[in-house]
Amino acid sequence: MATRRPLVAANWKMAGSLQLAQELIQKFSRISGGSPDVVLCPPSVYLDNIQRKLEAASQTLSGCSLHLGGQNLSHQEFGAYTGEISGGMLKEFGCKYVIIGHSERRRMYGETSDMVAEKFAMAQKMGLTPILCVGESLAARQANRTFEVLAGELDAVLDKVGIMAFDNAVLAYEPLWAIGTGKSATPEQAQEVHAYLRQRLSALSPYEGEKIRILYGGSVKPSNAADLFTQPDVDGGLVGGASLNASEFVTLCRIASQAE
Ligand SMILES: O=C[C@H](O)COP(=O)(O)O
Repeated sequence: MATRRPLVAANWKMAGSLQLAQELIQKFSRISGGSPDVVLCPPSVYLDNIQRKLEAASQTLSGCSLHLGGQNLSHQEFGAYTGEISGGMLKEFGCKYVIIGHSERRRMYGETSDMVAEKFAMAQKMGLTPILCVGESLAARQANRTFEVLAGELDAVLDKVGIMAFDNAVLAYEPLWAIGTGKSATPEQAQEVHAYLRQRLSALSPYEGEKIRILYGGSVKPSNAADLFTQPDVDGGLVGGASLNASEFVTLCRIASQAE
């Protein structure tokens, strides 16, 4: 995995609980022998409470690199946008990362690639590290359009912010057909796409291409994580369902750490 430090992000989506946060913190407190970078992305209403829990446990968590992330942010800085949450607010409540362009946002909430690019720029302006999600549908894969779709989603952001902005970003490959289906991409399929994404960035800047962490997301679980995380261009995971089980998620983090 070159010299990139693995990262495992938990996307709770509209699930999870404060009880789950407490269980996770307790389990991470017992970890010894190194951990990957871990990012918890709970629903935003939980951020304040979880930030306090993390602060209270900071001494016992000293062996872990545990961070908070948002699941989404507004492309605007502030103002009359009912229901939206700004990057500044996420930052104020302890977030270091924010997920951008998740397929559920693109598909169910009409987020276009242009809007995703604006959100990416806004996240960085607010001091957050974007975790930019890209992924193809099953129809696109079956029509041999996987790379075309991924290039379109990636280039929309590159065109707005430029390659140097990827110095402070994480990329996540999430094939839509693998999300929440229990059917993960094979390690070979994931590696093929990750290598493609890295090459596309490397063509603009070899340094940024080599440096950026590319996560795989889509039905990651303890039984398939080792095979996925040991692929040369897979630098960890963006985990949905399995992040809602504290034991499974901590196991995934341990596997990522061993894959380094
Ligand atoms: O953000 C996470 C992904 O959508 C993957 O979700 P999943 O692990 O439940 O398939």
